[in-house]
Amino acid sequence: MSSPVPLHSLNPPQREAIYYLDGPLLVLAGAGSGKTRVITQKIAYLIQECGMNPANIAAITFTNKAAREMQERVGQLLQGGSTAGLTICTFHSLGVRILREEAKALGYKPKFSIFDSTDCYSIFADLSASVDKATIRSIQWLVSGWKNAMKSPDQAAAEAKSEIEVLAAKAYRDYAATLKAYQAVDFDDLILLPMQLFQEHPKIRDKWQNRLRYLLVDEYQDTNACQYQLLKLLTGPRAMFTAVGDDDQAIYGWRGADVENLRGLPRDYPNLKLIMLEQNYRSTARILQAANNVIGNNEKLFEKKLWSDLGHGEAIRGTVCRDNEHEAESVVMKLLADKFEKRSKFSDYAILYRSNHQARLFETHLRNNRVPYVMSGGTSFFEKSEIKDVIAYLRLLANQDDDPAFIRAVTTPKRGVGGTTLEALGTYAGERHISLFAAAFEEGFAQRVSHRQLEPLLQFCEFINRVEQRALREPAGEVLNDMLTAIGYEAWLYDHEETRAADSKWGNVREFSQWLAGKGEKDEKTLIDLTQTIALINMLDKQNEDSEFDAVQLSTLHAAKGLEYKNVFLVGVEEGILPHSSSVESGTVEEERRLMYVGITRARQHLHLSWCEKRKQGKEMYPCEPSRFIAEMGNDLRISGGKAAAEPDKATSKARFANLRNMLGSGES
Ligand SMILES: Nc1ncnc2c1ncn2[C@@H]1O[C@H](COP(=O)(O)OP(=O)(O)OP(=O)(O)O)[C@@H](O)[C@H]1O
Ligand SMILES: [Mg+2]
Repeated sequence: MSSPVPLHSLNPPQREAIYYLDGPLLVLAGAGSGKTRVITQKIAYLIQECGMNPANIAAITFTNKAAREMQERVGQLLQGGSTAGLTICTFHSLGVRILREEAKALGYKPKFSIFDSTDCYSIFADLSASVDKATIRSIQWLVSGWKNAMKSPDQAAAEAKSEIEVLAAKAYRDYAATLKAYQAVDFDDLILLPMQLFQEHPKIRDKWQNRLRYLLVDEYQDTNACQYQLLKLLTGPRAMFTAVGDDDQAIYGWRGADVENLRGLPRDYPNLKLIMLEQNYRSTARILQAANNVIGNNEKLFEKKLWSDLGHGEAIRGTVCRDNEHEAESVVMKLLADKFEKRSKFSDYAILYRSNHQARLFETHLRNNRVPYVMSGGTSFFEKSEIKDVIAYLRLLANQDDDPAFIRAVTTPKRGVGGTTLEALGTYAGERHISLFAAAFEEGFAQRVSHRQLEPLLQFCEFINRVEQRALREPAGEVLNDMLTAIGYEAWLYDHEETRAADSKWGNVREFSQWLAGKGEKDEKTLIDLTQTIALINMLDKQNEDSEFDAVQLSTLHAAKGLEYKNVFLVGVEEGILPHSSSVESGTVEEERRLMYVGITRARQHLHLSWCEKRKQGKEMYPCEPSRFIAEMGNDLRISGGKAAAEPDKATSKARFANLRNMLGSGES
């Protein structure tokens, strides 16, 4: 064994995982046991001690944020040593890289567009004109599921049984053709296409296998079937990889992730080495015990132990709130009092919730109390209409075949190109199987419209061509600002919106362009290069990237995966929310329990839960019950507040809440 990397303390199984290079390795361990640390240190070990070229190593993380953090950590470990060429990114970013380089083999341009789910929804809506919105969403969902399960339109059609499946299978084929015509891919394609590429082009596969000679995968439990195939094809017969994961934290089943991939590994790789880690370095014993108690109610895939020697720690607190307004107020007050008392930083606190819509009240109270916060996993900055307007221009600069971007850009702001002209253009382009942009320049189209109609259209296209030429060479920020001035976007906003709304929208556009300018400078990227990067930010960690100032973190439980905070407020711990009502109906409460486990194990020192007696939804107030998971945490919970403390709800099932009542009796009310 070679000498340890000069790294911080590591326990023996962690070390073993880092030094093991004889074949495929799976590290299976509970939350906070240092799985991610193993990956980071193994990268440093491979570069520093084994002399591997960083360009031959790829680490795959679950979010862009995690990738950035890992990149920084590796940089620190190598103390200035070079990491040039090292790949640390998400599966989707890796997919973009592969596709960009190999686009030709798939019949794509390297500057293909990446459509988000709203763009894709519009395609499905066009394809299924007489169908209601809910059905269109179901179709979109089914098609995405087929893609993740690697089913072709033909297979989907052959297997479709219900009416909606038949409808979706039909839409799937046209949808795929439409995307191709736009030179666009959706998020699922970012995995599916590279996978197919490697299956169909052994030479290209060999090239990538030789390039990425060692692979490390974090959060392995949440890979889907297609990602698993891609991984298999990338690592090839040498199977040099380290995957780390925790079956108890599998929380993306609803999106097609499959814990079976954990079970599949030993089957597909008979020489797979398995290492378990048992010491948790994150949380106090109390927090860990509560987490273990909860997850103990799930059926086990693998038997795991997890302990902590960080001391017993502070009591876990629970607050029963009158309603959701009171909950937000009480959490923010408690947070401020605690911060004041302990002189901690805002960034020591996280408020975690099951669903995005829960965030709004907390935002309001944080804002009213001038508490800085950042939000992740929420409605994205990048999904705001004004940002999507600007992004449409960027997409069009990068890929002139992107018809949806063309239509949005040419009509926002309006520039004299009317609906009739666009319709004629669409018809002509459809007949000729070319993009709208290309059609505009064709003689055949010119003959179908008047000069008055053609002129503004050509001016627009030539404008895009001119900006594109600049965008290929000049700094991103300058080109973007000049373009915004040229299209008169600010004035258009103020013409179309009330002043306050326009102020806010223009503020967002400026923030976006400054961020892009900074990113262009830092990464030495042109506006065109940045366009695909922006599409990816849309995915999971939708928050503004450069928000590393001292702020409270607001996050969904899903987006908090892998992260840790000194103090965690887990809010809305109610039946119907966590577990979510849909999962209770569909019998997938185990996944919700894992989500609860993820939530509890984000806390290092202090965990605070809250739930409401009533909750306002729309104009109505509804009664609420505490989540079953609270009772499952065990007796070590100090609960305060609420009428429920004195007289538990009669409707509450006796067995389920017997435990809870005990606690309420002993709690301080
Ligand atoms: N051997 C060790 N000694 C001291 N601290 C450690 C050790 N291993 C890990 N840690 C610390 O414990 C915390 C949890 O580690 P890490 O995030 O790698 O765990 P994880 O298993 O990836 O957790 P999760 O399942 O939540 O992703 C981190 O703060 C990490 O720096
Ligand atoms: Mg981790």
